[in-house]
Amino acid sequence: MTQPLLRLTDVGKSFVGTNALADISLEVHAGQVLCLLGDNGAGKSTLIKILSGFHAPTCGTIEVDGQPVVFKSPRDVSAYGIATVHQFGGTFQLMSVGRSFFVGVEPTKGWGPFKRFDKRLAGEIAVREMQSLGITRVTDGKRLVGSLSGGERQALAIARAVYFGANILILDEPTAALGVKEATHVLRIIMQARAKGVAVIFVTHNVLHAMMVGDHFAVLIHGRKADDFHKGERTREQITDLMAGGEAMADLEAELAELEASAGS
Ligand SMILES: Nc1ncnc2c1ncn2[C@@H]1O[C@H](COP(=O)(O)OP(=O)(O)OP(=O)(O)O)[C@@H](O)[C@H]1O
Repeated sequence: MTQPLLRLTDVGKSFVGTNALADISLEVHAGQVLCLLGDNGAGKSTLIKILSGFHAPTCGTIEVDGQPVVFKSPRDVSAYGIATVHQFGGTFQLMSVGRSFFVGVEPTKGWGPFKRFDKRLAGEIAVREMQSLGITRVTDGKRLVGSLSGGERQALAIARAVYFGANILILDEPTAALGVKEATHVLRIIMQARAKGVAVIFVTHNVLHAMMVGDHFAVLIHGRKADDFHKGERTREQITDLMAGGEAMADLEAELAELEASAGS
């Protein structure tokens, strides 16, 4: 097997009074999707914050491309080719697609005092990059971001991250707020990013979405890795049961069956 782009070894994070994460070891390879599954409070956000440079881990090591790294800030993280896209895409509703794509790194034309933002070029690049991820309905870079669908907004944010050099892409619940069609769109984009050789960490609590695109899966429970497996090694029911705490689901099913029986009698 090739060297992973990102490797975590025994990473942990404690806050005063809480052990948010403990003993997390994970590997993410180029051109693969690692799904990080977990229920509320499992530690997903804490792990994302560590990988985005917002939190320093309390223990453990992180390696990028085989080299141990210590992230000092979110800017530091992007220098290592890691980008995080949050649920609502981190885009700006009132900006055009082109402007939003290049915010902070605008392409300019002219020279010296005559230098100005090249709107046309920005729009063209943004549209082209979104199209390369399969978003063909956005053809005008002047369109306002606020007029895009949720899935298209995610596509814009993902296209932007990949264009600016991310080869490790962390997607924080990208399908959570979307309808079925939009979520399918985003899942397709994840596959496109994967095909471009990007290592994707897909953070979700949606088992079905994870199973549709994942190569490798890790389930977090109470800050620990409860299971770690490859595509095809678990059924959807097994994963859902694990995430919910198997016994709790069995108890609930028995309770519902009892309720149904008493309602019928
Ligand atoms: N800054 C903090 N200070 C203290 N405790 C924290 C802090 N951040 C997170 N925690 C605790 O760490 C645990 C894991 O939280 P985290 O937000 O990482 O979970 P999560 O899996 O992202 O949940 P959700 O899906 O609900 O966002 C929780 O018990 C939470 O209360």
